[in-house]
Amino acid sequence: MDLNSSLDSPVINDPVPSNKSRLGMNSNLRAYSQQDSPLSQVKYSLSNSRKSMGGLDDVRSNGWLDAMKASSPPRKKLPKGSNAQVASIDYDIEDYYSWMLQYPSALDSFDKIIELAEDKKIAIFLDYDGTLSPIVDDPDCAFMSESMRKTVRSVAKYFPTAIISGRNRDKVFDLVKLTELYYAGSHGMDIIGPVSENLSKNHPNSVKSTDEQGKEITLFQPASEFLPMIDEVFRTLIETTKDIEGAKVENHKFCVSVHYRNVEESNWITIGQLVHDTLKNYPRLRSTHGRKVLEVRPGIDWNKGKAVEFLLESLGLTDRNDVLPIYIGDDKTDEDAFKVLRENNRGCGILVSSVRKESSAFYSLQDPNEVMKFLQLLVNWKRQHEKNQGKN
Ligand SMILES: O=P(O)(O)OC[C@H]1O[C@H](O[C@H]2O[C@H](CO)[C@@H](O)[C@H](O)[C@H]2O)[C@H](O)[C@@H](O)[C@@H]1O
Repeated sequence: MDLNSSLDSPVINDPVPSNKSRLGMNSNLRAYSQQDSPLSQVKYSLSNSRKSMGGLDDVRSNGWLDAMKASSPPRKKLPKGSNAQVASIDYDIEDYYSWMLQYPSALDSFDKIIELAEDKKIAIFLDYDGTLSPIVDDPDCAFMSESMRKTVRSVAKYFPTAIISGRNRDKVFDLVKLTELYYAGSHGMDIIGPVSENLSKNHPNSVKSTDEQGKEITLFQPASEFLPMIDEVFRTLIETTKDIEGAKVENHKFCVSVHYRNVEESNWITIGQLVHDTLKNYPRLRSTHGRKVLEVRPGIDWNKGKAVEFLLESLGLTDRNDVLPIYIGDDKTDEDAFKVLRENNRGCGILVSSVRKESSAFYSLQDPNEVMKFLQLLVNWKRQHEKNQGKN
């Protein structure tokens, strides 16, 4: 959700005229220079930020605070035997089931999904946090289980598979540890995908390279010129939030995450205001909401939906009606990918949620456990399908 503009539109158009980036690539982004650096002007501290806020009214009146409160339901363990790992404290089962009429379970609807996939090539796109790993208090401890890893490995054996995460690409690779996948970090602003000749025509900033295994890959970083700016914002926010107990700032290379999951609720408004005030000095950046996290990112027209399109193109799977892309994600930022797949019924979006949420996805799954079950069904179906084809 874009906090600076419409709540539903996370994309803002960069008002800055066209230019060439530092890498000599075409870009709609003005090259960032240290002269632009507002760091010297940003001398925040918790106390002067409070003073300058005129009573923290910005964040309250522009809807940030409400959005921060709504960004992730409180968690509690469900009784033993329940399928869901986490749920809202106000878990209203009736309300949840009525919501599921609109977003049916992808497990219950598996046969329907497979019908759609008949004679089509499936491509799988997976978010990481809250989809492959459960949401936990410490982002450094968001590990995926061995059984999930094994499942994702089998998925990648049968279908082209990519992880698209808000995290830094290297961090998400360290957590997933599977070389058979493609990875997009920083909400799709840092992609490693397959090599494709057509890509360089449509995306001049894609670069051919080799990975650590010596495999040829395409590297695409549409916001590379923002690196110094993002690093500066990271350092600023580390400094300004240092006195807020529980606040955590992560550098995800092309974006910065400011976590408030472990911060007293009375201090959320201060966190929101500090991010808001920092952004005032960086008009070319924007912010989005995740689950108890505020994210600062380049204000370019690029998101997880565009990353899906880019990867489909690099896989040679674009503009074809014999392809079924499936995207599974739990967060607001995954909505961009759901929207892309919903357009002209191009594919199938599956929202991971155990509470009512408005979404552009078609189906739902409650939690990472159900995600794993769904992926296993898909693998088993494919194995069986191949066996049957071998017999004929
Ligand atoms: O796109 P994703 O892969 O879903 O990444 C989105 C954010 O995920 C992480 O934060 C979230 O998960 C944490 C661990 O469970 C949790 O503590 C936090 O409250 C969640 O917001 C990651 O740390 C963020 O930087 C990502 O942007």
